[in-house]
Order: sequence, then structure tokens, then C-alpha cells
Amino acid sequence: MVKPLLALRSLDKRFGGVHAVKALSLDIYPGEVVGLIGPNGSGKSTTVNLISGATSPTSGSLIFNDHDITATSIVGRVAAGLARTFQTTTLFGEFSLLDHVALACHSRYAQTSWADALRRPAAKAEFAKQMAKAESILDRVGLAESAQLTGSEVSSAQQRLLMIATALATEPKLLLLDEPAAGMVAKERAELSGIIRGICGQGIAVMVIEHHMALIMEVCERIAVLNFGQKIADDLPELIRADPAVIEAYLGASV
Ligand SMILES: Nc1ncnc2c1ncn2[C@@H]1O[C@H](COP(=O)(O)OP(=O)(O)OP(=O)(O)O)[C@@H](O)[C@H]1O
Repeated sequence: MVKPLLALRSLDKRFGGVHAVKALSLDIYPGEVVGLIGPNGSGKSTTVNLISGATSPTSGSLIFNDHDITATSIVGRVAAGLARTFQTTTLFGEFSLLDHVALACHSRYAQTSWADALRRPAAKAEFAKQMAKAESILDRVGLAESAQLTGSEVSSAQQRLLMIATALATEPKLLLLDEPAAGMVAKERAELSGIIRGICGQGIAVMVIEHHMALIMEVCERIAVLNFGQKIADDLPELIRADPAVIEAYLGASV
């Protein structure tokens, strides 16, 4: 039997009087694309923050790749193979797209700063390897032709793809995408769907939080639904679409 890559076990998060996430249990398996949907304020971002380590649970635990990561730092989680993007994009204005991804590749850099400073052959070889890796990642997200442009010279959709590229540079086993299609038009969303499929095709599990239902229904193999912090459904897209509780809480007449 395949073991889950990530297992959330009765996760609870309270912010003072606000009970943002309630006894959430959820499994994510290697290479699958799981959607997390729900109305505004239902706890989706808090869940991503709990998984990425940006916030700690009030109770409950997280198991990742057979290890309990409940108390593991963000850096430790990235090293273990967890990466995320954010609802808002953050860019270094003067950096090219290639620079952004190459910088993110440093999380897997095999040489020491001393070897770099002394320009040892092994450090030069590692640098060349990391630049080639950065170029290949930009190609995977359709940004190869824009590699030398700065972040401010590309469209907001391309900036969002760049955020995915920098997350991929950390070589994740699980990628969390927080509203990746925000601000994208139909053509850009279609490209994003293909990119997400390509990522999971390489064995990386993806969790997508997104309000754009057509994208979620098209790209996800499974969808979990939150309402008032509680999971109310976790099923195949076609069953989620027809689930009366989900329709009442969230979908309404939108699908
Ligand atoms: N740092 C915080 N301090 C206090 N309350 C918070 C904090 N973060 C989230 N909340 C509250 O927790 C609840 C869940 O918020 P969360 O942002 O996780 O929902 P969401 O489903 O991601 O919403 P949206 O779709 O609008 O982004 C909300 O009531 C929110 O106001």
C-alpha cells in the first residue's frame, strides 16, 4: 500500500478566539495534485501556513515522508522537501528571472563559501551545474525566453510562474501553490494547468489553493473542501461538484 507523503493528523489552529482550523486530517500521496477549496476565511491559507511551518498548530501533528515535522522549522521543512508559493509575489527588482531561480538553487548548493571564494574547480563546476538547473527550471514553467528579463519587465502571470520556478529550485517532494492563478486570463490559466500537470508528472505532489473552480476541477485528482475551518469533503472532482454540502457552503451555482 502506498504511504502518504504528507499526513495531517487532527490539526487545530486557534488565533485567540478565532478557531481557524478544526481537527483537520488530510493525506497527500506522492505525485498527486490535491485541491484545497472553501469560502473566504475557511482556513485554507492557515492550513498552508501550518504545512509550510509559517505557523504552529495549537494541537495535532504533521508527518512528512515518515518523519514528524510538527516542530520542524521552515528551513528544515524546505530541506526535507516542502516548498510553497504565496498569494502575493515578491521579487528583487534588479534581478533577472534566471538570477531569481539561481539564487533559490543555493538551497541545494553542494560547495562551501570558502570553495566559492577561492574559485576552486569543484565550486566552478557546481556553479555551472546550478545555472544549468536554473535554466532548465525556467524552461519547465515556460519562462526560458524571458530568462534575462528582470521581474518588473514581465507580466504578473509570468511573475507568478517565476514564484513556482523558485519553489521548484529547492527540489520539493511537495509543492504548495497558494492562489497560483490570481490575476491570470484564460490562456494563462490553461498554460498554468499544463505546468502543474508537468510538475506532478515528475513525481512531485502538488497542493493547490485556488478560487478559480474551472482550473481546480481540471487539474486536481482530488479536492478537499474546508468550511469554517472544518473539512467537509475530500473526494474526486466530479463527486465534489455534486456534493450537496459543498454546493451549499461554497460552490453554489458556480460550477
Ligand atoms: N494571524 C491571524 N490572526 C488572527 N486571525 C487570523 C490570522 N490568520 C487567519 N486568521 C483568521 O482565521 C480564519 C481563517 O483565515 P484564512 O486566511 O486561513 O482563510 P482562507 O480560507 O485562506 O481565506 P481567503 O480565501 O480569504 O484567503 C479567518 O477568520 C481569519 O480572519
